[in-house]
Amino acid sequence: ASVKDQLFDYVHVQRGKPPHVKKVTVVGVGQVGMACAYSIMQQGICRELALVDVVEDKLKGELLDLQHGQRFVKNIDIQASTDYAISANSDVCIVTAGCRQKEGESRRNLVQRNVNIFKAIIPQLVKYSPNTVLMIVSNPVDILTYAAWKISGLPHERVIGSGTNLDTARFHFLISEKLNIAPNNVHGWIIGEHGDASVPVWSGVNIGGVNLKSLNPAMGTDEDPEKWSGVHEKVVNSAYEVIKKKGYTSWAIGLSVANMTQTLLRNQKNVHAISVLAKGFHGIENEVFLSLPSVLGAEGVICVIKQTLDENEVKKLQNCARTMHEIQETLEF
Ligand SMILES: NC(=O)c1ccc[n+]([C@@H]2O[C@H](COP(=O)([O-])OP(=O)(O)OC[C@H]3O[C@@H](n4cnc5c(N)ncnc54)[C@H](O)[C@@H]3O)[C@@H](O)[C@H]2O)c1
Ligand SMILES: O=C1N[C@](c2ccsc2)(c2cccc(Nc3ccc(F)cc3)n2)CC(O)=C1Sc1ccccc1Cl
Repeated sequence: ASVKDQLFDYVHVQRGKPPHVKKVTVVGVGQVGMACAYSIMQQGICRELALVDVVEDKLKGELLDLQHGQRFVKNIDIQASTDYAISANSDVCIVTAGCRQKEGESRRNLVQRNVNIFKAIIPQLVKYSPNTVLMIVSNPVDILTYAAWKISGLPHERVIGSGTNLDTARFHFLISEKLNIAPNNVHGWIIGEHGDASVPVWSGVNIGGVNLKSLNPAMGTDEDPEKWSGVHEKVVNSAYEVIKKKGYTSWAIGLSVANMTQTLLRNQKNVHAISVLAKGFHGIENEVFLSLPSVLGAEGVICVIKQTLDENEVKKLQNCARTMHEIQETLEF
């Protein structure tokens, strides 16, 4: 079989190229939503930007503050409303709305509260933009991406979650610091569940095509004298460190969402670590969303990269799938 056939599992073959004005909607103008909006505006990624939230004053304030900066960026038309009509004909709808975990609240309870919020948001987005790609950022992102897929009725290739895109970006940054090279020259993927239970694929980490595990076969194991597994531990710990020091995270997730949005709007076919329907990959049998390296285009997921994982990585990934399924089984949609 050709390299192309060995490399890709096609999810959806694109037909033609969608030509029209590029429009993005951001739902939730909190710390994350506004970091996404600002990054998208700064990078001239779309011609129209719509903001939606339930808190009118915040929405109006953020709109004015962005509009006042318009003369410094590429031409963009920004609108905001609590009425979803403002989001009509969006190519991408980014959902950062949600409620934060209350003191002592169980993750399951938080999930159900956010699923209830999604029951109000998702149908409105699809009503006004039936051809949109939904990008879910709200946490727990993998479960809420599944919820968005179920509630929206959209084909699964058009419902993605930011997944381990931020985890992978932090992973690249930390390795780049260790090796004193620029982060975008570090290649390697964190897959599976976003957050504490993510799965670093050490066998794939390479710089300039040199596979680091071939230089240090113990990499990622407890026997590794250089303790490379500490890099993944730091990916998780740095999230808690940021929260402890500033109370929320915004800039990195905003930049990572803008980067994915650009790939979608420009049909760039870049590979991103995003939360996709993982059923059928690596022995996963349930309908769960987990992050796998995926090729993105204007109509969502084009294909998933068929990584070769070692048995430990497959076991961790299947554990993520089991956790997702167990939580999903308890939810009311
Ligand atoms: N996936 C990731 O890597 C990642 C990283 C950081 C944060 N997050 C998640 O992003 C989410 C947002 O984080 P934040 O710090 O911006 O929170 P935030 O509380 O600052 O903002 C949430 C916003 O959602 C709005 N909202 C609530 N209910 C709504 C509804 N029904 N319709 C529309 N808007 C509604 C609120 O008014 C608020 O403006 C959280 O779930 C957080 O865990 C995910
Ligand atoms: O950088 C973050 N900040 C958050 C955050 C932002 C505002 S309040 C908390 C964070 C930080 C630390 C833990 C944590 N856990 C969590 C788990 C399930 C949820 F539904 C919500 C939050 N979330 C949200 C989040 O997903 C991230 S990335 C992240 C988190 C944990 C481990 C590794 C990574 Cl790469």
